[in-house]
Amino acid sequence: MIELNNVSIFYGKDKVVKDVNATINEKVILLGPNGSGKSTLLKAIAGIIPYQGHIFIDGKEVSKLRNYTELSTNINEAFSLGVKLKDVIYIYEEIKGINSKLAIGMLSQLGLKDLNKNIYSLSAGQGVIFRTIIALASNSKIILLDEPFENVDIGKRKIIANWIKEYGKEGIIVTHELDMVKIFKDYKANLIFEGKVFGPITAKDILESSIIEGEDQSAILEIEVNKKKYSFVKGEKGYKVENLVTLDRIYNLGE
Ligand SMILES: Nc1ncnc2c1ncn2[C@@H]1O[C@H](COP(=O)(O)OP(=O)(O)OP(=O)(O)O)[C@@H](O)[C@H]1O
Repeated sequence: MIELNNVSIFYGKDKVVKDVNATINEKVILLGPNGSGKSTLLKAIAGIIPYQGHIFIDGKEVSKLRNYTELSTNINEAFSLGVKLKDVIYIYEEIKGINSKLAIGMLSQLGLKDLNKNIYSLSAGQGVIFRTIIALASNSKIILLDEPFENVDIGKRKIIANWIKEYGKEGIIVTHELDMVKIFKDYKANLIFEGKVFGPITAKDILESSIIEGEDQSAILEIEVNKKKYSFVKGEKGYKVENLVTLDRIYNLGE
Protein backbone atom coordinates (compact mmCIF):
# COMPACT_ATOMS: atom_id res chain seq x y z
CA MET A 1 0.00 0.00 0.00
CA ILE A 2 1.21 3.50 -0.87
CA GLU A 3 0.13 6.23 1.54
CA LEU A 4 0.74 9.87 0.80
CA ASN A 5 0.26 12.19 3.78
CA ASN A 6 0.48 15.90 2.98
CA VAL A 7 3.18 15.30 0.40
CA SER A 8 4.77 18.37 -1.15
CA ILE A 9 7.79 18.46 -3.42
CA PHE A 10 9.96 21.44 -4.16
CA TYR A 11 12.55 22.19 -6.81
CA GLY A 12 14.35 25.07 -5.17
CA LYS A 13 11.54 27.42 -4.16
CA ASP A 14 9.05 26.00 -6.67
CA LYS A 15 6.42 23.82 -5.05
CA VAL A 16 5.54 21.48 -7.90
CA VAL A 17 3.58 18.86 -5.92
CA LYS A 18 1.14 20.37 -3.46
CA ASP A 19 -0.13 18.76 -0.25
CA VAL A 20 -1.15 15.45 -1.78
CA ASN A 21 -3.11 12.99 0.36
CA ALA A 22 -3.92 9.57 -1.08
CA THR A 23 -4.00 5.89 -0.26
CA ILE A 24 -3.26 3.54 -3.15
CA ASN A 25 -3.83 -0.18 -2.71
CA GLU A 26 -4.52 -1.15 -6.33
CA LYS A 27 -3.15 -0.15 -9.73
CA VAL A 28 -4.29 3.36 -10.64
CA ILE A 29 -3.85 5.62 -13.65
CA LEU A 30 -2.43 9.12 -13.18
CA LEU A 31 -3.35 11.68 -15.83
CA GLY A 32 -2.32 15.28 -16.15
CA PRO A 33 -0.88 17.85 -18.56
CA ASN A 34 2.81 18.40 -19.23
CA GLY A 35 4.62 19.76 -16.22
CA SER A 36 1.80 19.01 -13.76
CA GLY A 37 4.05 16.97 -11.45
CA LYS A 38 3.39 13.34 -12.45
CA SER A 39 7.02 12.25 -12.83
CA THR A 40 8.05 14.24 -9.79
CA LEU A 41 5.48 12.46 -7.64
CA LEU A 42 6.57 9.04 -8.97
CA LYS A 43 10.23 9.84 -8.32
CA ALA A 44 9.47 10.77 -4.71
CA ILE A 45 7.50 7.55 -4.16
CA ALA A 46 10.40 5.59 -5.70
CA GLY A 47 12.78 7.26 -3.22
CA ILE A 48 14.74 9.07 -5.93
CA ILE A 49 14.07 12.66 -4.81
CA PRO A 50 13.30 14.24 -1.42
CA TYR A 51 9.82 15.29 -0.32
CA GLN A 52 8.01 16.97 2.53
CA GLY A 53 5.25 15.18 4.41
CA HIS A 54 5.13 11.41 4.60
CA ILE A 55 5.18 8.66 2.00
CA PHE A 56 4.66 5.19 3.43
CA ILE A 57 5.13 1.99 1.43
CA ASP A 58 3.49 -0.84 3.34
CA GLY A 59 3.79 1.27 6.47
CA LYS A 60 7.47 2.16 6.02
CA GLU A 61 8.64 5.69 5.28
CA VAL A 62 10.17 5.81 1.78
CA SER A 63 13.06 8.04 2.80
CA LYS A 64 14.19 5.31 5.21
CA LEU A 65 13.83 2.33 2.84
CA ARG A 66 16.90 0.71 1.32
CA ASN A 67 16.82 -1.81 -1.54
CA TYR A 68 13.14 -2.41 -1.15
CA THR A 69 12.35 -5.31 -3.47
CA GLU A 70 8.58 -4.94 -3.33
CA LEU A 71 8.67 -1.73 -5.40
CA SER A 72 9.89 -1.45 -8.99
CA THR A 73 9.83 1.38 -11.47
CA ASN A 74 10.72 2.19 -15.08
CA ILE A 75 11.85 5.72 -14.19
CA ASN A 76 15.03 6.58 -16.09
CA GLU A 77 16.90 7.68 -12.95
CA ALA A 78 16.55 4.18 -11.48
CA PHE A 79 18.74 2.82 -14.31
CA SER A 80 22.12 4.31 -13.59
CA LEU A 81 23.79 0.96 -12.94
CA GLY A 82 25.16 -1.13 -15.77
CA VAL A 83 25.83 -0.33 -19.40
CA LYS A 84 25.08 -3.44 -21.44
CA LEU A 85 21.49 -4.64 -21.25
CA LYS A 86 22.62 -8.04 -19.95
CA ASP A 87 24.58 -6.31 -17.15
CA VAL A 88 21.53 -4.28 -16.13
CA ILE A 89 19.46 -7.47 -16.05
CA TYR A 90 22.14 -9.20 -13.97
CA ILE A 91 22.34 -6.29 -11.52
CA TYR A 92 18.55 -6.21 -11.16
CA GLU A 93 18.56 -9.94 -10.60
CA GLU A 94 21.06 -9.48 -7.78
CA ILE A 95 19.52 -6.47 -6.06
CA LYS A 96 15.84 -6.69 -6.95
CA GLY A 97 15.39 -10.39 -7.51
CA ILE A 98 13.95 -9.94 -11.01
CA ASN A 99 13.17 -13.08 -12.95
CA SER A 100 15.83 -12.66 -15.64
CA LYS A 101 14.50 -15.53 -17.78
CA LEU A 102 11.10 -13.88 -17.81
CA ALA A 103 12.63 -10.47 -18.59
CA ILE A 104 14.74 -11.87 -21.45
CA GLY A 105 11.69 -13.65 -22.91
CA MET A 106 9.57 -10.51 -22.71
CA LEU A 107 12.33 -8.39 -24.27
CA SER A 108 12.74 -10.88 -27.07
CA GLN A 109 8.99 -10.84 -27.74
CA LEU A 110 9.20 -7.08 -28.19
CA GLY A 111 12.24 -7.25 -30.48
CA LEU A 112 15.05 -6.57 -28.02
CA LYS A 113 17.19 -9.65 -28.56
CA ASP A 114 20.75 -8.35 -28.56
CA LEU A 115 21.53 -8.03 -24.86
CA ASN A 116 25.10 -6.92 -25.61
CA LYS A 117 23.64 -3.59 -26.67
CA ASN A 118 24.51 -0.56 -24.63
CA ILE A 119 21.52 0.84 -22.71
CA TYR A 120 22.45 4.33 -23.90
CA SER A 121 22.31 3.22 -27.53
CA LEU A 122 18.64 2.21 -27.38
CA SER A 123 16.10 4.26 -29.32
CA ALA A 124 13.54 6.20 -27.28
CA GLY A 125 10.92 3.48 -27.68
CA GLN A 126 13.39 0.65 -27.02
CA GLY A 127 14.50 2.42 -23.84
CA VAL A 128 10.91 2.62 -22.59
CA ILE A 129 10.34 -1.06 -23.46
CA PHE A 130 13.53 -2.16 -21.70
CA ARG A 131 12.94 -0.18 -18.50
CA THR A 132 9.26 -1.10 -18.33
CA ILE A 133 9.96 -4.80 -18.78
CA ILE A 134 12.65 -4.74 -16.10
CA ALA A 135 10.10 -3.12 -13.75
CA LEU A 136 7.39 -5.66 -14.62
CA ALA A 137 9.62 -8.75 -14.59
CA SER A 138 10.63 -7.97 -11.03
CA ASN A 139 7.06 -8.97 -10.20
CA SER A 140 7.19 -6.59 -7.24
CA LYS A 141 3.97 -5.94 -5.42
CA ILE A 142 4.15 -2.25 -6.31
CA ILE A 143 5.00 -0.88 -9.76
CA LEU A 144 5.50 2.75 -10.70
CA LEU A 145 5.40 3.25 -14.46
CA ASP A 146 6.07 6.60 -16.07
CA GLU A 147 4.74 6.74 -19.66
CA PRO A 148 5.22 3.01 -20.42
CA PHE A 149 3.78 3.45 -23.94
CA GLU A 150 5.65 6.55 -25.05
CA ASN A 151 7.31 6.11 -28.46
CA VAL A 152 6.26 2.43 -28.52
CA ASP A 153 4.55 0.93 -31.62
CA ILE A 154 0.83 0.30 -31.27
CA GLY A 155 1.04 -3.53 -31.38
CA LYS A 156 3.73 -3.56 -28.72
CA ARG A 157 1.73 -1.11 -26.57
CA LYS A 158 -1.08 -3.61 -26.34
CA ILE A 159 1.30 -6.37 -25.26
CA ILE A 160 2.79 -4.09 -22.60
CA ALA A 161 -0.71 -3.07 -21.44
CA ASN A 162 -1.60 -6.73 -20.92
CA TRP A 163 1.60 -7.30 -18.96
CA ILE A 164 0.85 -4.26 -16.81
CA LYS A 165 -2.51 -5.83 -16.02
CA GLU A 166 -0.80 -9.11 -15.19
CA TYR A 167 2.20 -8.04 -13.09
CA GLY A 168 2.17 -6.07 -9.86
CA LYS A 169 -0.76 -5.73 -7.51
CA GLU A 170 -0.56 -2.03 -6.77
CA GLY A 171 0.98 1.04 -8.24
CA ILE A 172 0.69 4.06 -10.48
CA ILE A 173 0.68 4.17 -14.26
CA VAL A 174 1.26 7.58 -15.80
CA THR A 175 0.15 7.89 -19.41
CA HIS A 176 -0.92 10.45 -21.97
CA GLU A 177 -2.22 7.84 -24.36
CA LEU A 178 -5.99 7.95 -24.67
CA ASP A 179 -6.21 4.60 -26.44
CA MET A 180 -4.29 3.01 -23.61
CA VAL A 181 -6.54 4.58 -20.96
CA LYS A 182 -9.43 2.84 -22.73
CA ILE A 183 -7.70 -0.50 -22.12
CA PHE A 184 -7.56 0.37 -18.41
CA LYS A 185 -11.10 1.71 -18.23
CA ASP A 186 -11.99 -0.30 -15.12
CA TYR A 187 -9.02 1.12 -13.25
CA LYS A 188 -9.36 4.08 -10.93
CA ALA A 189 -7.76 7.25 -12.22
CA ASN A 190 -6.47 10.36 -10.55
CA LEU A 191 -5.93 13.69 -12.25
CA ILE A 192 -3.09 16.04 -11.42
CA PHE A 193 -3.16 19.72 -12.32
CA GLU A 194 -0.46 22.12 -11.20
CA GLY A 195 0.73 19.71 -8.52
CA LYS A 196 -2.72 19.12 -7.00
CA VAL A 197 -4.18 15.63 -7.19
CA PHE A 198 -7.91 15.05 -7.74
CA GLY A 199 -9.99 11.89 -7.72
CA PRO A 200 -10.07 8.99 -7.87
CA ILE A 201 -12.83 8.15 -10.32
CA THR A 202 -12.77 5.36 -12.86
CA ALA A 203 -10.86 5.93 -16.07
CA LYS A 204 -14.11 5.08 -17.86
CA ASP A 205 -15.92 7.90 -16.09
CA ILE A 206 -13.22 10.36 -17.06
CA LEU A 207 -13.40 9.27 -20.68
CA GLU A 208 -17.18 9.58 -20.72
CA SER A 209 -17.50 12.85 -18.81
CA SER A 210 -18.45 16.24 -20.05
CA ILE A 211 -16.72 19.03 -18.20
CA ILE A 212 -18.89 21.96 -17.22
CA GLU A 213 -18.34 24.97 -15.05
CA GLY A 214 -17.99 24.03 -11.40
CA GLU A 215 -20.24 23.01 -8.59
CA ASP A 216 -22.75 20.89 -10.45
CA GLN A 217 -24.78 18.83 -7.97
CA SER A 218 -24.36 15.66 -10.01
CA ALA A 219 -20.64 16.08 -10.57
CA ILE A 220 -18.59 12.90 -10.19
CA LEU A 221 -15.39 14.92 -9.75
CA GLU A 222 -14.59 18.58 -9.23
CA ILE A 223 -11.24 20.10 -9.98
CA GLU A 224 -9.83 23.59 -9.63
CA VAL A 225 -7.46 24.85 -12.29
CA ASN A 226 -6.18 28.42 -12.34
CA LYS A 227 -8.69 29.29 -9.60
CA LYS A 228 -11.61 28.16 -11.80
CA LYS A 229 -13.69 25.16 -10.79
CA TYR A 230 -14.70 22.48 -13.25
CA SER A 231 -17.11 19.60 -12.72
CA PHE A 232 -16.91 16.26 -14.46
CA VAL A 233 -20.49 15.25 -15.27
CA LYS A 234 -21.45 11.94 -16.84
CA GLY A 235 -22.91 12.28 -20.31
CA GLU A 236 -24.10 15.38 -22.11
CA LYS A 237 -25.33 17.94 -19.64
CA GLY A 238 -25.29 21.65 -18.93
CA TYR A 239 -23.19 24.30 -20.56
CA LYS A 240 -19.94 22.83 -21.69
CA VAL A 241 -16.84 24.88 -21.23
CA GLU A 242 -15.66 23.06 -24.31
CA ASN A 243 -16.83 19.95 -26.06
CA LEU A 244 -14.54 17.86 -23.94
CA VAL A 245 -14.47 14.34 -25.21
CA THR A 246 -10.78 13.59 -25.37
CA LEU A 247 -8.07 13.65 -22.78
CA ASP A 248 -6.21 16.16 -24.91
CA ARG A 249 -8.99 18.58 -24.23
CA ILE A 250 -9.01 17.75 -20.54
CA TYR A 251 -5.32 18.50 -20.55
CA ASN A 252 -6.01 21.86 -22.21
CA LEU A 253 -7.79 22.95 -19.04
CA GLY A 254 -4.44 23.11 -17.35
CA GLU A 255 -2.81 25.35 -19.91
N1 LIG B 1 15.09 18.57 -11.83
C1 LIG B 1 14.24 19.61 -11.88
N2 LIG B 1 14.61 20.84 -11.46
C2 LIG B 1 13.75 21.87 -11.50
N3 LIG B 1 12.48 21.80 -11.93
C3 LIG B 1 12.05 20.61 -12.37
C4 LIG B 1 12.89 19.45 -12.36
N4 LIG B 1 12.18 18.40 -12.84
C5 LIG B 1 10.95 18.87 -13.14
N5 LIG B 1 10.87 20.19 -12.85
C6 LIG B 1 9.67 21.05 -12.99
O1 LIG B 1 8.66 20.51 -12.15
C7 LIG B 1 7.39 20.59 -12.78
C8 LIG B 1 6.77 19.19 -12.84
O2 LIG B 1 7.57 18.38 -13.71
P1 LIG B 1 7.24 16.85 -13.99
O3 LIG B 1 8.38 16.30 -14.79
O4 LIG B 1 6.91 16.20 -12.71
O5 LIG B 1 5.94 16.98 -14.88
P2 LIG B 1 5.09 15.84 -15.63
O6 LIG B 1 3.69 15.99 -15.17
O7 LIG B 1 5.73 14.52 -15.46
O8 LIG B 1 5.20 16.35 -17.13
P3 LIG B 1 5.26 15.55 -18.55
O9 LIG B 1 3.87 15.07 -18.84
O10 LIG B 1 5.67 16.63 -19.50
O11 LIG B 1 6.26 14.45 -18.41
C9 LIG B 1 7.62 21.22 -14.14
O12 LIG B 1 7.33 22.60 -14.05
C10 LIG B 1 9.09 21.00 -14.39
O13 LIG B 1 9.62 22.04 -15.19
